[in-house]
Amino acid sequence: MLRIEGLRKHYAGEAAPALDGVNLEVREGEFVAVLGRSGAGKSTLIRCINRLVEPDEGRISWKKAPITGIGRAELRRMRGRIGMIFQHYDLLPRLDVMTNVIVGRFAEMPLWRSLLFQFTDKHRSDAREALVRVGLGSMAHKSVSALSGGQQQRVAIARVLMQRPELLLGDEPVSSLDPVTAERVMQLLQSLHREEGLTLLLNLHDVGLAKAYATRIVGLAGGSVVFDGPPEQLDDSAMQRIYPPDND
Ligand SMILES: Nc1ncnc2c1ncn2[C@@H]1O[C@H](COP(=O)(O)OP(=O)(O)OP(=O)(O)O)[C@@H](O)[C@H]1O
Repeated sequence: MLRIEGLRKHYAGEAAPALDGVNLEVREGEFVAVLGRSGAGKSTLIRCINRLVEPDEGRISWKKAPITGIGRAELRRMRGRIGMIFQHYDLLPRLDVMTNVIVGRFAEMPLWRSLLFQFTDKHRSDAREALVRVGLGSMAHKSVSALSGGQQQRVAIARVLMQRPELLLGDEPVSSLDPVTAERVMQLLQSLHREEGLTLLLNLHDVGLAKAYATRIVGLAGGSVVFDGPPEQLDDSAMQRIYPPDND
């Protein structure tokens, strides 16, 4: 279980807090979509979970192991268990697909191996398996810069699979993709959820995708949870709370 208690984040110089006391529990095997208007706090929430953003207050734990209040070495170990995918893939464009995927294992490798790109046969065979899993088995030796956006996001997913994460966080993972490609990537994430029991927490802009793929929707507005339930309960009144109109 991912447990978030009393999470607060107030960026310096901002009038209002980005997160204003968020409490959330995500059970293993759930597929949660986080919805909300721009500025609602979705990215801040996702990024606090692996402490890419440092919360001001509150506690976060995964499977009872604390994520907040731990030192660097322990945080590094926790980050190994929690994968993350981003809107802009965050790949190394001048390197080939295979190398980009093996990078997902860097946290477990001795530093000299990663610095020299000295990979073992096991790294290569695991990377090939991850590429087959995401439907890019024939692309291992292509340069990443020669791939489409959807293919690049699938490379990023193969890279995170190399990490063998227990929990996968996504910060708008399909926002840069056209609707058809976005569906394909969501289908891939759904198959990882269904077939491999991966727990997913993604922030999404597209309500249709969230309803079609997630098993649970969390709505944020003004840094607070204003909806939490299955997609079927996302009715007009819930939508109004998640997407309040501008006051001006
Ligand atoms: N690094 C930062 N420094 C200062 N303020 C920030 C920073 N990051 C986010 N904020 C502010 O915190 C609030 C929440 O931002 P956040 O990015 O978490 O929202 P979001 O729901 O993910 O928005 P979007 O959908 O536009 O990405 C916003 O008011 C934003 O301006």
